[in-house]
Amino acid sequence: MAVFTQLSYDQVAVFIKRFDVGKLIQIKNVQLGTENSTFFINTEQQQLVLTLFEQCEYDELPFFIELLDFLSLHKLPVKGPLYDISSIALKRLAGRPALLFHRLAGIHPNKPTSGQCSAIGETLGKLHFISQKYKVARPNPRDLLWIKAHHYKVLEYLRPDDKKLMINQVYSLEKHIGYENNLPKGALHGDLFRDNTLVNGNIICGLIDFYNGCTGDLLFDFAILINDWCSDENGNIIESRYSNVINNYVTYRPFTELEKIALPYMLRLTALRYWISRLLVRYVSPIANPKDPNQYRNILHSRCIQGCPPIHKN
Ligand SMILES: Nc1ncnc2c1ncn2[C@@H]1O[C@H](COP(=O)(O)OP(=O)(O)OP(=O)(O)O)[C@@H](O)[C@H]1O
Ligand SMILES: N[C@@H](CCO)C(=O)O
Repeated sequence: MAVFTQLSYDQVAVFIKRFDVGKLIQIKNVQLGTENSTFFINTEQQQLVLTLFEQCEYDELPFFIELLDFLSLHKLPVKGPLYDISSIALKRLAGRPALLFHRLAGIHPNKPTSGQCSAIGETLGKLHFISQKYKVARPNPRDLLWIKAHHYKVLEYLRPDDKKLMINQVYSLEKHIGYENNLPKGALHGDLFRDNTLVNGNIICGLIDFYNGCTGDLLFDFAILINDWCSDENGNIIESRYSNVINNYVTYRPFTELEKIALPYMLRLTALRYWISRLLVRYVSPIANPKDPNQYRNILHSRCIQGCPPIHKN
């Protein structure tokens, strides 16, 4: 379920009147997603997606809209929202901030093929090459500072061995990544999971859901992608997927020497970030649909035991 706020036909019909999209035909609640309310909207002329923001406040959204428009302008597979007849994109509907998008083609690559791994590596490499020029800043809201501040809230829900793993990793990451570093920076997607990607064969049709977007370490974004796209059911890295992603990524944005050293730690940091955020949703503030926290506990455990495979290209 990913509709937290229900909408009537009339509410949507009035809302889209200010957009040049034709008359409303049908509204369908979207089941996927965990944080926002999403609707597929068909009009006489177009297939659209309406997003009501359940967790972001109105003032936070201009950063995401500008980032989407910037990436779209630079020919990344990203589409900004529709603007109404007064050139306004960001609206309110049912008391929530709301945006309207074109519905993109494609499906989520649940079991990505080698071609799809190559394509997403290439796409993120290009995105990070461009995003280093992005001027507006939004500090990463889920960085090591956030981890340090929030891990205390979930420790009581963990088994003793998991508690030890979490505490040890926070200390280790403070030592190896730290709160300030010289890793390359730019704008990030911040949540580039397979379910935020639409593909058609080996073509990336769209990257969606930029609402964790921010500026910070590019390697943070890369590590999120590797952990989601390239892990098996036990959390271990699937080496063929990993090498396809990385080889194509570094073609467009080669790693610095510091990034090569930091990658195994960044894989742990981002695994810890999702372990904690999922535990918070499950036990502390259930404001979204929970996903399995243990999936990220397993990924973290595996990265601690196995590290990550070497980088052959660059
Ligand atoms: N522009 C789009 N074109 C096609 N499908 C879309 C589009 N935007 C959203 N969707 C579909 O709606 C689903 C939910 O959207 P979205 O990812 O924005 O929700 P969310 O609640 O923010 O998700 P998450 O759990 O990743 O935070 C997506 O997984 C996708 O299937
Ligand atoms: N991608 C997140 C949910 C949305 O932030 C997760 O898998 O926990």
